[in-house]
Amino acid sequence: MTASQLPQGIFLTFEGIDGAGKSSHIERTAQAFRDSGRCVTLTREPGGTPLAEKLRALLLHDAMDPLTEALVAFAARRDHLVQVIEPALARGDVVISDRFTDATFAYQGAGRGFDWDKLCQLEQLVQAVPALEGLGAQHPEAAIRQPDLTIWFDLPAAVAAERLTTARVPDKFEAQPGAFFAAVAGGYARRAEAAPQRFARIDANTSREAVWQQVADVLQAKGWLQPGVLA
Ligand SMILES: Nc1ncnc2c1ncn2[C@@H]1O[C@H](COP(=O)(O)OP(=O)(O)OP(=O)(O)O)[C@@H](O)[C@H]1O
Ligand SMILES: Cc1cn([C@H]2C[C@H](O)[C@@H](COP(=O)(O)O)O2)c(=O)[nH]c1=O
Repeated sequence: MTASQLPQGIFLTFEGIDGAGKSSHIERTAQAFRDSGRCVTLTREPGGTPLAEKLRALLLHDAMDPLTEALVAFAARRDHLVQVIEPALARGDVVISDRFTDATFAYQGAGRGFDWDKLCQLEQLVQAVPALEGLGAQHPEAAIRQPDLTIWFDLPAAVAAERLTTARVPDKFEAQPGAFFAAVAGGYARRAEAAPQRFARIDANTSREAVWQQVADVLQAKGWLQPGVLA
């Protein structure tokens, strides 16, 4: 297959506070794309490369100040972009990432209170990639790599906390109080408001099947998947 015959890559991210219920829907989305004949790169942040997974362990378990947290998250992201996301998009894969930059704005920005504008600067620096060079002059929004679509699982912090009590031993973030997650949820809402064309809000405070129906509707409305593979 020549480069011009390759399908266009799709970059899809899932976001939400801890316990919002993303996991099973990410797997189901990946399977639906595979069933439609697409190659899928399924990945996560922080993580997705050996180096970024080491940084993930530090971010999730070691105490550090908010700037350090932001830098660690963006360092992991840069490696992930260069090593995994950009090559997969260039191959025409559907890249599905469990979290991306919106999480840094939500957790380090809204949750920890780190300066939003400085996060914007780091985003511009880290997500500039050769494949998009030159596009920014006419379309500033196209100057950096951003997801084509972000599926945001919106769930009240109290409901997420209830779901997580029986789920697992908490990491550094999961151990935070409800007020932290209420702030994080506000951070996601702020990001969604700033980029409504990129975000699809899912009401996650309902049954798994009703949540899946919303996800399926979004993917179908994009024209990426047909009802047959979304059942
Ligand atoms: N719609 C739902 N109703 C009730 N419980 C749910 C629902 N969806 C998921 N759960 C349960 O809530 C818990 C958290 O779900 P899950 O691990 O999928 O969330 P997550 O968004 O992937 O969280 P994290 O980002 O922290 O990994 C799990 O125990 C899961 O079984
Ligand atoms: C990308 C990113 C993530 N986080 C936080 C959010 C979660 O609490 C953990 C990741 O755990 P999950 O089980 O994979 O959801 O890390 C963050 O604080 N900053 C980030 O940029």
